[in-house]
Amino acid sequence: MKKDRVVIALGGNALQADPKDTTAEAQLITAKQTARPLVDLIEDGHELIIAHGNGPQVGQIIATYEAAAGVPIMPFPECGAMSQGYIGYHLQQAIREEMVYRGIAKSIAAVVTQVVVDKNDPGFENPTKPVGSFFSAEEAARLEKENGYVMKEDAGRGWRRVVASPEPIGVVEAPIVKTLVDAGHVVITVGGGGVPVIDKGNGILEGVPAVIDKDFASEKIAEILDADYLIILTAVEKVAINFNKPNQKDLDIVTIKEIKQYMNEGHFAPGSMLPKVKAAMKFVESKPGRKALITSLEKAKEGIEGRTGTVIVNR
Ligand SMILES: Nc1ncnc2c1ncn2[C@@H]1O[C@H](COP(=O)(O)OP(=O)(O)O)[C@@H](O)[C@H]1O
Ligand SMILES: NC(=O)OP(=O)(O)O
Repeated sequence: MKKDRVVIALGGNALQADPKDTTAEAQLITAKQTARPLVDLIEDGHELIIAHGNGPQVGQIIATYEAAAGVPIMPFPECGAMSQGYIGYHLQQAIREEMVYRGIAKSIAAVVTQVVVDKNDPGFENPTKPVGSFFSAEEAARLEKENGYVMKEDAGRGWRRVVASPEPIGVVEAPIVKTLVDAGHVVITVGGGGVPVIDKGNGILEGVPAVIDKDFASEKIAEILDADYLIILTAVEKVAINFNKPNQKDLDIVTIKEIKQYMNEGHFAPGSMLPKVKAAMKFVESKPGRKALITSLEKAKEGIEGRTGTVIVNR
């Protein structure tokens, strides 16, 4: 069996399986369940690079600082770095534990990763990335008025704060990640899409207030590392057209041409499914032979075995 280099992107919402239970304990349980299909891949000899989202978590960190009296506000990039540490720690612990159970002698580490963005990216002018909890329309209106937030409805699940989400251009720590992967270690990187930084022109980096989409950052690191397979794990088993409507149709295997048409018809919600579809398409189109799969955390094993999920093929 061919041993693939696989980049797995875990959804920030999917890691908080129950939106009403945003505790660390609940997330660690989900991380431990998620670890099993990931370690199956490691056991089968594949090289694994794990990326993850941070939408709910970074929103939670920011909200905590905003609510705390007498504590200075923590800037956005620092909150992003905190979310990388928090989620990376859970994944390190969960995956290591599963490897210990199975007698796999591999090391795993989360690399605090900075991702370069363009300071003139139009994303800074038009916030699209949902972060934090879900609110009712009335609560959203109050938060817009009192906190100056921009709030948007998120894929039929409620209202969320949205922030700037520029496109990733480069991954600063990519050479270190490559060295670790080449040496046989399991690496967690571009957490929360990476901490967004701009290059001030002389190689000096500066954090900027934004949240990069982890699907785009995962695609970027997958290309840099010359991965074979991009797997995006989220809360739904399959990508659908007419999502949440009586005529919803789940997609199994779709060609680039078909999915482009569905995308142009507006079937994929911006800020949720659209970036996943775009990232999968970009990766598959970037080099012949590359594969992409979108499925749920729970169905990861079946999806990887080709028994479920939405597979995007370059035909
Ligand atoms: N066309 C679609 N097909 C399937 N799910 C969709 C579609 N459009 C929007 N969604 C929503 O997108 C969600 C995944 O996006 P999101 O929650 O942002 O992902 P993540 O798990 O990366 O945090 C799904 O759980 C679903 O509610
Ligand atoms: N940063 C990011 O894309 O997070 P989610 O996966 O939570 O949307």
